[in-house]
Amino acid sequence: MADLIRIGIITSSDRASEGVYDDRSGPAIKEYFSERLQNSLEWKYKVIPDEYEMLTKTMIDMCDEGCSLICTTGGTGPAKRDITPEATEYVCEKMLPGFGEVMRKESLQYVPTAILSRQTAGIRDNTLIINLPGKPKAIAECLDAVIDAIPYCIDLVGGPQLEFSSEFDPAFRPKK
Ligand SMILES: Nc1ncnc2c1ncn2[C@@H]1O[C@H](COP(=O)(O)OP(=O)(O)OP(=O)(O)O)[C@@H](O)[C@H]1O
Ligand SMILES: Nc1nc2c(c(=O)[nH]1)N[C@H]1C(S)=C(S)[C@@H](COP(=O)(O)O)O[C@H]1N2
Repeated sequence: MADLIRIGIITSSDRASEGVYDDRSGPAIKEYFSERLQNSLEWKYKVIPDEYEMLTKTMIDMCDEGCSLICTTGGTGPAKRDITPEATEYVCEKMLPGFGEVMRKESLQYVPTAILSRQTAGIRDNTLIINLPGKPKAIAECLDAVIDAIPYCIDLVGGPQLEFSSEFDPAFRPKK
């Protein structure tokens, strides 16, 4: 039977957290993985303002609660309050800069402003943390660029096996 996977979603947005607009990016992350994974999924979801302490605490709590993957959305740009990459670097023991590089490169197909995102990824204990930009449409654009590396990365840090439905099975795992 497929492993249970816990996935954390953190929306970092002053306006979404104040209710100025509804968060559509967090639900887009949930939809993306729900469509593709056959595992039973358990979700942790928080919408918080762009506050460094809240971000680091929320990431650490979700790791401690057993999330194998945490996706953040928002706060990756150059604006004064954008601090998600810094918070990610603070909580991670190892950074995986290739995730940000590839997501930015692929995102240039969609928007000429892709390089404004400082999005990155890293590992804390056996959790993979990935930053995504704030715009709802950026979620699938960015995840499509790195999805093939996610299951093997989680394997390598001792996490559970992600099982993809046959429709979406390009997810790469080297032969043992
Ligand atoms: N989580 C979200 N849900 C829905 N729409 C969003 C979200 N994040 C961003 N957007 C949309 O994208 C636009 C540009 O995003 P921007 O990066 O400026 O927002 P943000 O940094 O999340 O917001 P804030 O400045 O309040 O923290 C927003 O004005 C909004 O229309
Ligand atoms: N795939 C994708 N990447 C994207 C975008 C997008 O619409 N699609 N928006 C860009 C823009 S306009 C900005 S300012 C940065 C940072 O966004 P954030 O601060 O909301 O994280 O992400 C960039 N990366």
